[in-house]
Amino acid sequence: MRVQVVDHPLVAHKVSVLRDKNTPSPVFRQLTDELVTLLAYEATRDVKTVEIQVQTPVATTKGIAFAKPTPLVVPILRAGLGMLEGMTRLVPTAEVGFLGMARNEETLDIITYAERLPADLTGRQVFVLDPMLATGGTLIESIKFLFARGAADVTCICLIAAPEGLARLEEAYGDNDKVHLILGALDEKLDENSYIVPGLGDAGDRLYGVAH
Ligand SMILES: O=P(O)(O)OC[C@H]1O[C@H](OP(=O)(O)OP(=O)(O)O)[C@H](O)[C@@H]1O
Ligand SMILES: O=c1cc[nH]c(=O)[nH]1
Ligand SMILES: [Mg+2]
Repeated sequence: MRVQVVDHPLVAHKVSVLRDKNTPSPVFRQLTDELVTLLAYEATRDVKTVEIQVQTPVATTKGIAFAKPTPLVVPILRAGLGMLEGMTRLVPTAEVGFLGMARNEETLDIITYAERLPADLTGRQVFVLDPMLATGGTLIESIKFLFARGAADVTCICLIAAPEGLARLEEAYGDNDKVHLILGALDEKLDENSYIVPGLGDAGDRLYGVAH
């Protein structure tokens, strides 16, 4: 498993503003969108491409296009939805599948309440979007799901991760070179409610308000 914490002042600045409890939802959504585009730059470094010929007004030259089958982007509902547009803006030919997962805040069990994905993901590069990697339960469940459908590789983009969740992913996928994690920040720890410290609170609530 390849893990990259993107070390860049533009990322660190946007994460700082997201963390601020006084940042209102509209600004939070805007910053989430901007952050994804910065992290996607690293996440798509190994996206499969093919060489094409491009006719400029002056000459013919070599260019690239995304290879087929086209990448699949999978936001994990609800909070991952806030990252979708930023990602598809950069990879406009990507297809989008959806996984709805929620953490039971008492047991920390993961409930998969929605799934809308192609039945066969053989050979597909998949990009999973979820702002928070806390205990790692949600991400492990998603990756398992995608490999069971035949995904070629899975790259997860998260804004903030906890060391405890990262350790669980290392345990599950440390030897797997088809799993990549791109993180905006690696925080200190989880608190007694398995929230990331210092974190930013509940990403879904901050994006969309309390709806459950
Ligand atoms: O690493 P874990 O311990 O599994 O926690 C992380 C998950 O928790 C949050 O979702 P949540 O369950 O709050 O659902 P929501 O997006 O609907 O708010 C977050 O967006 C992740 O999906
Ligand atoms: O800190 C956390 C942990 C889980 N889910 C969140 O949205 N935030
Ligand atoms: Mg939530």
